[in-house]
Amino acid sequence: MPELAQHQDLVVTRAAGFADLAEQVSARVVEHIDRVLRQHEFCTVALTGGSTPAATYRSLSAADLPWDRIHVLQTDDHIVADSETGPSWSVIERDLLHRCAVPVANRHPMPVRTGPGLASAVRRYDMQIRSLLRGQSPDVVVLGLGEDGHTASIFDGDPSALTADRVVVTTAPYHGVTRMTLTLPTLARGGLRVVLACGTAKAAAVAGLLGEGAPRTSAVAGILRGGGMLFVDDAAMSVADAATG
Ligand SMILES: O=C1O[C@H](COP(=O)(O)O)[C@@H](O)[C@H](O)[C@H]1O
Repeated sequence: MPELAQHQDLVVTRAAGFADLAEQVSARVVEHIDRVLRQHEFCTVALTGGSTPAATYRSLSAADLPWDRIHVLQTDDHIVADSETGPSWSVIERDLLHRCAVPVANRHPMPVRTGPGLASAVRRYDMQIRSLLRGQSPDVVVLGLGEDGHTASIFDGDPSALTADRVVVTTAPYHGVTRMTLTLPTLARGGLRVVLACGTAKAAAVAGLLGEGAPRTSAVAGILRGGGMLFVDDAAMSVADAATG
């Protein structure tokens, strides 16, 4: 059974392991999508890449949802060579889109291919997503947590994603790779905001987020503030547990 706790202004849900956590996250996302679709024509879902959410996406793909009323976009991705697919979009395709019936027109991969057209492609994409969201934020935002505490592609010391003037931007290179990301204000106003952290590699970042260790990036704290949900497994809580005895 998951353990639920209110920590300051975010909700922490804890499970013993990865698979259990994926089921919990998926159930929460489905519940929220159902609620949105009872009131609106369609629901917008922004998904991250990385290894952590893959099981959640597989579980989500088995849900009995009206997929033609769901739009899938990305929280962030890497800029790649001209012929490649962004690694984060590949995860979303492999673990969700190849397993359920989201129409092609409802799939919104970031235009991450490098080249002279990149800047104008990002501006066009920004306008498309802005129009899709009708000036709002995604109904559902699913994020991971980097070992250094970053979320989406919002990194300490890089102000690119802090602007309120854009929905999507490219970032400064991070470990040599330029990223594309939804901006912090866009993510922070999402309907259901979920951050997943599994494994001991994330334990220091989780402790920092929960205020039990050195402060880490404020982006994830800002996104979760006011009722966002942090889903963790026991391993990711090991440093926070040790700090609180
Ligand atoms: O660099 C990134 O990593 C995080 C975490 O990835 P994971 O493989 O450990 O789950 C990811 O959420 C983020 O989008 C990406 O920028």
